[in-house]
Amino acid sequence: MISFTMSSWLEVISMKIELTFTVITLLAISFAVLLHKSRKTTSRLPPGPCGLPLLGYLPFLGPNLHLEFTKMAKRFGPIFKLQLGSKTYIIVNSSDLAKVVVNEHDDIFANRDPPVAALILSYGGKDITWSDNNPYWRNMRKVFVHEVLSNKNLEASGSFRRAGVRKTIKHVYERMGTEVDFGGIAFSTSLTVISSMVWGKSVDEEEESSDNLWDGFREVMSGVMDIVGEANVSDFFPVLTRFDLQGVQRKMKLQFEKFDAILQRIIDERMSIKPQESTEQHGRKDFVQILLELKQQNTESSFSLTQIKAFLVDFFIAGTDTTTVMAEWTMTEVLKHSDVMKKIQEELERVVGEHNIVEESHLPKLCYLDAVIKETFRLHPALPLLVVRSPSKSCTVDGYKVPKGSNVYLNVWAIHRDPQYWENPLEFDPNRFLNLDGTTKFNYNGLNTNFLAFGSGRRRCPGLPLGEKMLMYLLASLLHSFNWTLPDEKEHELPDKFGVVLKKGNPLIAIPSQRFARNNLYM
Ligand code: HEM
Repeated sequence: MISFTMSSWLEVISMKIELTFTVITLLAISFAVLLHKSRKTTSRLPPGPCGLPLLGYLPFLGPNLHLEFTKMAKRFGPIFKLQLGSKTYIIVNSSDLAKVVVNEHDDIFANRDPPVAALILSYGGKDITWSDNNPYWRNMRKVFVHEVLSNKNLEASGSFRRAGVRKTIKHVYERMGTEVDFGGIAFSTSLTVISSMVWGKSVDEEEESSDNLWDGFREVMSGVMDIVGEANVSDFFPVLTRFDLQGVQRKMKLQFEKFDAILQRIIDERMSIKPQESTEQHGRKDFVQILLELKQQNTESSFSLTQIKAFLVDFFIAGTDTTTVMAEWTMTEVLKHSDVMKKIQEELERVVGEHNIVEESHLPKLCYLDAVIKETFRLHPALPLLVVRSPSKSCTVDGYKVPKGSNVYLNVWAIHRDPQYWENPLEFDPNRFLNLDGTTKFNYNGLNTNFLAFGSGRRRCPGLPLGEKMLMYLLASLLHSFNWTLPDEKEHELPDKFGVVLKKGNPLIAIPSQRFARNNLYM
């Protein structure tokens, strides 16, 4: 009995030892696997091309970054790394990985790394576009979305958009049969609409009525966009910023001073009017007034004067050029495909009729036009790499380390042309955005990362409701009122020019002609 007990004990002890050994072995293996995995995920940077010491890949990069990056994605895969000067760039080229960045790790990838020129223009990054993901930025965005561009305000400012678009129709009517610069028309309309929404008067009214402060407002606007789009060596080697080797900062400061003087003038004028008078005059509060009221409140969300100006810079810069290029690209595709123009005009006749003018209330029924605009966004996204993001801490994407403070681009150009998500991706086919019942597929909210026209996540474009409305209203009105032809077959070529926004390489010149006999539709 004793011997049985002894042997049982020995057995138990040896089993225990075996078990402990097995557990230790298993733990050691799991630890080794984890260590290997964690090493693999936290220290391995994405693949990418080699470059020169100090300069990295900078000397080999051409000007059309969206095309260069798309070509490199074919070689290095859906995520790759570039060393440009002293900065590390990570380029994300697939919808699946974009989802990881803007859904899974949206909070981490929500900082910015502003170019030097943009910092000058935004009062040192005090605007929405270039602020980091912090309480200051969250407050600005909240005010933008819930106060300035609230549904109520958007509806109430419809009369300004109507006045701006009608003015354009009259302007084009007077130029029928001649060659017109379509982008120029779209830019003037957006600027008129935005300026009247911002402070109750359009730029044209100001130009007609006041001193030379307004002269050149348009030039300042397009000047600053060109400067922000210029490659600046200081952006790749921040230590060189103070030498301003290419004079980019000097040029920007000159334009900025003019811009600032105009904004200060707008604010001074508004402060001299009693708020009630202004509301009575326009039937609603304009944006400057809303911001000034916030300035006077002593709350968490009250605004400083600089903040108001930075806010207005965003409104003008982010709102006009994007709408202009998209109107121009859409019209270019429509002119290239005569069957598409015919279908849009048939829809307009059905929804609007021959004896009416287009109103914003018609827009939700113009599904085919909506599909045409979406297809244009797919092939010619206004911001083909969105706006650069910078992770607030190191993070893992697809098993690779994306270092804290690096510059991350989402290559929307490549995603929108990826055959994995889009059948015959290079073909212009608006029908891909139509359901069988004629309604449109996809929206602009960026939840489906196959289509990122306005970005996605917490940095998504906050001007989306206004941009979408302005673009569709302008195009519907111009296509309802006029037939358009090209003076030159060369216009069918579609080269693009990379910059802050993706412009047409050559401006679209087109000839309008009258569609309806009743002249009062053009007044
Ligand atoms: C067709 C018109 C427009 C297009 C295509 C467009 C597109 C975009 C895109 C792609 C972004 C970057 C999103 C990202 O980084 O994920 C953006 C940001 C922004 N847009 Fe727009 N936009 C348009 C109109 C407007 C308008 C009308 C306004 C203002 C009135 C506006 C204000 C802004 C601002 C302030 C940001 C920066 C947001 C942030 O960083 O938090 N946009 N836009």
